[in-house]
Amino acid sequence: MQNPDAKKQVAIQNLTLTFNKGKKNENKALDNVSFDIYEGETFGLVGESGSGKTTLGRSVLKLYEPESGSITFDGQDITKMKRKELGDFRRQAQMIFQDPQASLNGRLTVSNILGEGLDEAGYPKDKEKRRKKVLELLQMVGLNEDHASRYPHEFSGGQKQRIGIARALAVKPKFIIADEPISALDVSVQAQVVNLLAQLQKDHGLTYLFIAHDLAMVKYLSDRIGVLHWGKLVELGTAEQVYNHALHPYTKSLLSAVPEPDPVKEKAHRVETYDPSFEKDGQEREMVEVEPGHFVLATPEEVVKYKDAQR
Ligand SMILES: Nc1ncnc2c1ncn2[C@@H]1O[C@H](COP(=O)(O)OP(=O)(O)OP(=O)(O)O)[C@@H](O)[C@H]1O
Repeated sequence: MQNPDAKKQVAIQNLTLTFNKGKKNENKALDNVSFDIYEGETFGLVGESGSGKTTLGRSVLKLYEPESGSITFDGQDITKMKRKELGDFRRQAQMIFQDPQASLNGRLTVSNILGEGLDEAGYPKDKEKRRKKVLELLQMVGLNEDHASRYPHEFSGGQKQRIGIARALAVKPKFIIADEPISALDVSVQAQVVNLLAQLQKDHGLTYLFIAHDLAMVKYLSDRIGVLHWGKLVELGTAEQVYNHALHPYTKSLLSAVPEPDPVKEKAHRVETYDPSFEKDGQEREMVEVEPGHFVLATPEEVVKYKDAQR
């Protein structure tokens, strides 16, 4: 759980990013998004497909340049980092992907995949030391020495994801962005990977930005949750506040959406249940703290309504 004295590790302020700016297919993927992530916490970021979650994750890793706004990591503005600082930052911040098959180099053995991470971390070349370190990494993710000489295609989906996690850990990061790390896995395996991530966080004091399209997926791991809708952060609070006392109509629609394996049907269901009129009245909305730590994107009138509803 989040330590009340924890310091801010990532601070995102007024982040805006538009793809294809000035062109016909201009797309504001992130619109004035602000939130902080504290050291040692898990921040769950949820929203439907296309809401901007991956764009935000990639921006935090400086894989995209924001149009405006700032992102700091341990107090340093990542947009202003020079080559050396950027190298250090890239080691401290790692990503785990949705599709472990695609993110692992299929031509390398597990040992060599982890070796790449050790190279990035500047780990000594000594063969015996490396063998031991690879074994340690495998054990950290519930695998063993027998797995070291095998290739990614020889593993199940859950095991591949464990290798992806070990690859990220090889670099000794402080902060991990997990972009839908369990969405592609069988339901029976999802809980195992979530438990592994929780254990690793406990053992190594990691900070997570955990991205998912479904609130249920982030519920168990997250200290706080942010909800993205069409590039805007519409609600932010503790997992308890967002899950049990959702205020914004979009969050409520996410909570009521019936899990549906077919993404087209899933989308149709959500469009039906969510009334987007709040965005069509042309009124300005801003993030307002309705109760301590619980923010919602709202007009002053809506804030009064939300406060009344809580009484
Ligand atoms: N490189 C890109 N060029 C142009 N548009 C992009 C690019 N990447 C994403 N987009 C658009 O930006 C919006 C946000 O996409 P993003 O991938 O961040 O959403 P997401 O919430 O992660 O969705 P998903 O769950 O499907 O990954 C979408 O409308 C998407 O089509």
